[in-house]
Amino acid sequence: MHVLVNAAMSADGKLSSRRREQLAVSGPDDFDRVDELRAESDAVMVGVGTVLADDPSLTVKDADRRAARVERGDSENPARVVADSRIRTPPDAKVLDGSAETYLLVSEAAPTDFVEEMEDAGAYVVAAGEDRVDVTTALAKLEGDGIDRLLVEGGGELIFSLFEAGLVDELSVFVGPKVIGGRDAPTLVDGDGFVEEFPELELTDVERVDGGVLLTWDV
Ligand SMILES: NC(=O)C1=CN([C@@H]2O[C@H](COP(=O)(O)OP(=O)(O)OC[C@H]3O[C@@H](n4cnc5c(N)ncnc54)[C@H](O)[C@@H]3O)[C@@H](O)[C@H]2O)C=CC1
Ligand SMILES: Nc1nc(O)c(N)c(N[C@@H]2O[C@H](COP(=O)(O)O)[C@@H](O)[C@H]2O)n1
Repeated sequence: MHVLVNAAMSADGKLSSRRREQLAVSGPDDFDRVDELRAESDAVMVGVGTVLADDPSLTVKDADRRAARVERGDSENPARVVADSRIRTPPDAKVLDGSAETYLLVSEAAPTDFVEEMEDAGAYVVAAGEDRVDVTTALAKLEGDGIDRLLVEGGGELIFSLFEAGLVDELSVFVGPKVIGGRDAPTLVDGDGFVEEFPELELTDVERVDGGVLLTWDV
């Protein structure tokens, strides 16, 4: 499986403000680039923190791109994947609206009645890990279902776990022309952070986009 992490951060490295509300860091060209990335992916993944903050749909917005997917034998939209250890995804979340397959990655600690509720809402529930989603096992299960190209959009907690598990192959970051600030605002990579064995990146591309810069790295 190829795992690409893509996100947009302010010039000072924040994904959003301390209010953790959805905030457009990208401009139209970057959002269009992300739409193309989604169209090229088998699945798009976020953490439940992002579902609760943004209520994203994670679908391909451009009709021609959806049509091109169908023409090559894929579903209109990539599958959606939410890491949600104890199931905090609301049943009326857009990721459960039926416009794409949705995987909910949960832990063994997820309450059984919530699991049933999510399955009734049409989600495939995949359990991996005791208290928290074990991303290595969960992604291996997704790969077994034919998901070879995974796009991860955030947020910072999930991105840290994927780096910690050594699962990230590529990182693309749009650095937007904004300063957000705030010690409690989410950054690109949060979690506990690294104190040694920092993941090493190799810069593969730099491009000016929307008054900011798009950086692409191999891990
Ligand atoms: N600017 C951008 O490109 C993006 C911004 N965001 C912003 O990021 C913020 C949300 O980010 P976070 O709070 O970091 O939440 P997150 O989206 O990373 O979700 C973290 C949650 O996922 C669950 N989880 C289950 N298994 C996990 C595992 N193994 N590792 C990590 N988490 C696991 C936990 O409940 C955890 O609290 C929001 O403010 C949202 O607007 C989110 C995505 C992209
Ligand atoms: N690339 C990018 N730039 C930003 O400025 C953003 N705020 C995000 N957020 C991500 O996009 C999701 C919204 O998706 P839908 O439009 O609802 O399909 C959001 O949840 C973040 O993952 N991304």
